[in-house]
Amino acid sequence: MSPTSDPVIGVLALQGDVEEHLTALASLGVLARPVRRAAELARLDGIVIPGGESTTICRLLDVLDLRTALTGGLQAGLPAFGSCAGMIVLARDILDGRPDQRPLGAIDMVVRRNAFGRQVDSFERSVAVAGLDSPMTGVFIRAPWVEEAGPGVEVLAEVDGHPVAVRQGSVLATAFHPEVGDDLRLHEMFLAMVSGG
Ligand SMILES: NC(=O)CC[C@H](N)C(=O)O
Repeated sequence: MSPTSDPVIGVLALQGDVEEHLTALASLGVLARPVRRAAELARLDGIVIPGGESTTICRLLDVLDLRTALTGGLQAGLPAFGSCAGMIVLARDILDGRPDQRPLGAIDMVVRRNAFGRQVDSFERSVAVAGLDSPMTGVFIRAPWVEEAGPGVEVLAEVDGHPVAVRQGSVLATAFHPEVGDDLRLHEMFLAMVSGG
């Protein structure tokens, strides 16, 4: 992205919280568009992988022939932001995933699906995120946590001792859903990363 051009952010639109991310980005004045085909990955400055169902998203990456182009983009340094299922899709490995579920390996981490347990399927928690000047409310819905993070992974937030927000280079992931509600500071953090921050 040249410093003078406005960033264009794609939202992977296979399943899940696509509209919420498009709305969040639009309300920050960013050009955001849904991505359903490999050709739509071209000329993006960043990609968001929404919350939803990671088994479905992983499967559709193959069905719709998006995996190669997306992996290539990520390896070439395309900034990415995954929330909840998106965090799982960005991981190197998945615990409690479907046996055939293949993530993208954009962050050197192992995530555990549905890690907080069935009794607490959904909850909200005040989360202190490194880089934000005050805690934000994290909405957790059948959320994963990071079970293992490699040396290059920066843990930005934890809940009950488990990492729930991480960054590796220009890839950001949260176990909760910053696209729900009107606190868009993590989207702003991602946009700063897209601009080279
Ligand atoms: N809210 C979510 O994105 C839930 C994630 C879901 N449990 C999965 O495994 O993909």
